[in-house]
Amino acid sequence: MRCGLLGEKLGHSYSPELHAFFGNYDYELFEVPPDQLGDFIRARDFQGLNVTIPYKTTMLAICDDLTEAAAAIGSVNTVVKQLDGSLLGDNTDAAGFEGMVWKSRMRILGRKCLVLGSGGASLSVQYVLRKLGAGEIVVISRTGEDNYTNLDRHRDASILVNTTPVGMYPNTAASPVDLREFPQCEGVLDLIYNPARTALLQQAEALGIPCLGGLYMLAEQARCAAQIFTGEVIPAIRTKEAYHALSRRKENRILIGMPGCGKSTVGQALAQRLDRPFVDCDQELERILEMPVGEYITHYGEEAFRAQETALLTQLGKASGLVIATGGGCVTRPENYPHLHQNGAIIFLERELSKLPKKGRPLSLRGSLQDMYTIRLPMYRRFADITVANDGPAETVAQTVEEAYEHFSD
Ligand SMILES: Nc1ncnc2c1ncn2[C@@H]1O[C@H](COP(=O)(O)OP(=O)(O)O)[C@@H](O)[C@H]1O
Ligand SMILES: O=C(O)C1=C[C@@H](OP(=O)(O)O)[C@@H](O)[C@H](O)C1
Ligand SMILES: [Mg+2]
Repeated sequence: MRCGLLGEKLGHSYSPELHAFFGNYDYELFEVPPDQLGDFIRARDFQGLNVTIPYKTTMLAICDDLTEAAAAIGSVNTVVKQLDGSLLGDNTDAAGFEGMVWKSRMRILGRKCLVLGSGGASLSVQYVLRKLGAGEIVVISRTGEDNYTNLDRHRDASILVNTTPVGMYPNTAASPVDLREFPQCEGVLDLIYNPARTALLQQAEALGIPCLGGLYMLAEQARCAAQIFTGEVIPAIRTKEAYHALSRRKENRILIGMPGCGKSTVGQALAQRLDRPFVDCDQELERILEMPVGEYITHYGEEAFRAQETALLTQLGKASGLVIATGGGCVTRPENYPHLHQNGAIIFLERELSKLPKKGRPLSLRGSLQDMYTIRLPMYRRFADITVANDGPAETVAQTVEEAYEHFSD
């Protein structure tokens, strides 16, 4: 059986991995420009399709038949070729979003909900919010009556749902709104799944507002589509399993800690254990700067080095599935945190100060390590999700890191 994802640009898609988890069929990426969509559909060289930007409403008109849900929502994200070759358009985004709401445990009943964006995904979200009894649903779009210049009309919103691509990889610094404008906000749902924690979600976290990213919705809509493709029941627990497996696979493991505490050594062992790429920030910087980092700091000063380090972390933090050993001082710049946190679990590696080598580390040689530790400890703790002692063989410590991560990841 030949299935796949139809869209205009698909580079970032996690769908092939998800469908491999749910079913035993080929799942390809069909990147089709608008002027070739007609030919692609006429050729009918597929059994099942998922549909993404910008074709969710286009397919509504193209399909020969529509399910009740697809017709009511006005958006098609799943298509099956029927026995006579005709196309049946369905919608599993709504089921996906509903699953995401249950997972988030947010209460929709009677709440004023702000939906950012007015595309195909927004239609599915609105449908579900109506179904769950939202008090009021306001759609914010760039050109509509309610737009980003008059958001102050909706300061009383309780739930915010982002259906726009603002904040999506690779432009991860962007956020569609400033949550401080919504003092009554009690929940933020972002349909974006790459990065796992968008700038919007990170602001929600910082303000103590419950929030959830789009990976769970992606997994649930994929399970529902896989049921339609295969005609078999796939239990809902499989969504949870796929979500956990994929978020663990994608999440970077990022080591922080005092200079010489073993980040590079344990990081390498961890990467080997997880069979994933390892990136050592200091080594990357040495490649970029064309000299040892110690030499760079001695020549150009710590500030210049920190700027180079932040520039690297801005890029590196966007990646997925890596083990990253940072330089010991990256925590001294608070702006490095969102870069590391967006896609990563941050592990603070602790090692007895007397065991830390100082050679080639000008900042360690400058004063006492105890003084540095006193200043930095609160910074390491602020960044850290997990703390692990580096007090055994590197392979054993790497195992302990991964065990701690198992408890930490949800
Ligand atoms: N668990 C460990 N067992 C033995 N030696 C270690 C261990 N962790 C680190 N080391 C040693 O400590 C030194 C500093 O480690 P390194 O990984 O370079 O630290 P960092 O990257 O944090 O600066 C290296 O010589 C390394 O071999
Ligand atoms: O702690 C620090 O300020 C530094 C630590 C070093 O990395 P390691 O932690 O790998 O030694 C390196 O980035 C640079 O010398 C600055
Ligand atoms: Mg190192």
